[in-house]
Amino acid sequence: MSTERDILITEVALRDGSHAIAHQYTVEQVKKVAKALGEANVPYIEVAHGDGLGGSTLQYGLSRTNEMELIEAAVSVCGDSKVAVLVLPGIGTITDLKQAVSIGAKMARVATHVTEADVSAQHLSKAKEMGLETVGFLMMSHMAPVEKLVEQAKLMESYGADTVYMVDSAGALLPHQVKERVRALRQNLQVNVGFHGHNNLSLAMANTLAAIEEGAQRIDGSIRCLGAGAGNTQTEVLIAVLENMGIKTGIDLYKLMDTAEEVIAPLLQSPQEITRDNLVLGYAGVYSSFLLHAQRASKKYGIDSRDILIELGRRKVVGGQEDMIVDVADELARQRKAN
Ligand SMILES: CC[C@H](O)CC(=O)C(=O)O
Ligand SMILES: [Mn+2]
Repeated sequence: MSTERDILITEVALRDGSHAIAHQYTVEQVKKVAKALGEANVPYIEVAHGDGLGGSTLQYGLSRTNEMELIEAAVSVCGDSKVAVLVLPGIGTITDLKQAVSIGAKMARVATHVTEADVSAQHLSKAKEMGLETVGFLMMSHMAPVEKLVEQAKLMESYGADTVYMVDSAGALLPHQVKERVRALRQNLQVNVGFHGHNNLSLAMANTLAAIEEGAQRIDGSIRCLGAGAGNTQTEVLIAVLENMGIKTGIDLYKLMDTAEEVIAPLLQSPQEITRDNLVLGYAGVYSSFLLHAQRASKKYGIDSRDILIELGRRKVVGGQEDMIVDVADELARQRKAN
């Protein structure tokens, strides 16, 4: 099959999907998935704790297996595919990044809240110095007006990002909003533009196509929707849609479909679908990775998880404020008692 690629796909199930399985990946699972993705000719495979390098903490959730072992395992079997790592300044350090590079990571994706690109300067410039491909990853993009997004993307470009991603972390954006944002990024940046969506409002595919129509060259997907919340744009479905549109990804569709069915589906405790809580993530504009934390707090405090998520959305809580989830549940429980 043709290895020409009009769009470069990054498969994120081994990083974003880690949120959905409470960071319980084993070396054997990662090897199986990465080998199959390599055989399907997926160009980039992201591997790390769900919250990026160094994310294994009480705040974000402890990993079952050290992520460096998972990265090494993926590199050892993924053939020509490149392993990418995500790193959030303030959680993952340059030392973590160096270690990931020493075991074979080839791309660094440096993620910040959409208004905080300035904290990515060191990580991006160091990654560039280390010879990595670099991505600036602007999370929770629905929370900033277009002009702010462009300003922050330009900062990441100036720090050395080869690509800047517009990230719909909450799965809250509508197709016309994605179009507006990607168009503005394409008009104002010299570097590539990428899009990472979540499917909480069933719009990940429509949003991805809107991004591509406006010129996004890099797209994230999660196979069988194995990502936080309702997952991301479903990779194997996206490849089929793009083939029908005449857009080449260089990925073997049959092999990817088989991987989804035979390797990924057995990993899931329940299918990745739009449950009521996932829907509320998109509806209220809440970080998809908050889902399991809110569900745990719901059990502990006896508060409907939807009420917790709606309140988090109202307070505009962002990544790194996971401790607020328990605070909100506790407050709602006290209010209920008092009434
Ligand atoms: C905590 C990092 C986050 O999961 C990154 C990401 O995939 C997103 O913001 O959607
Ligand atoms: Mn994500």
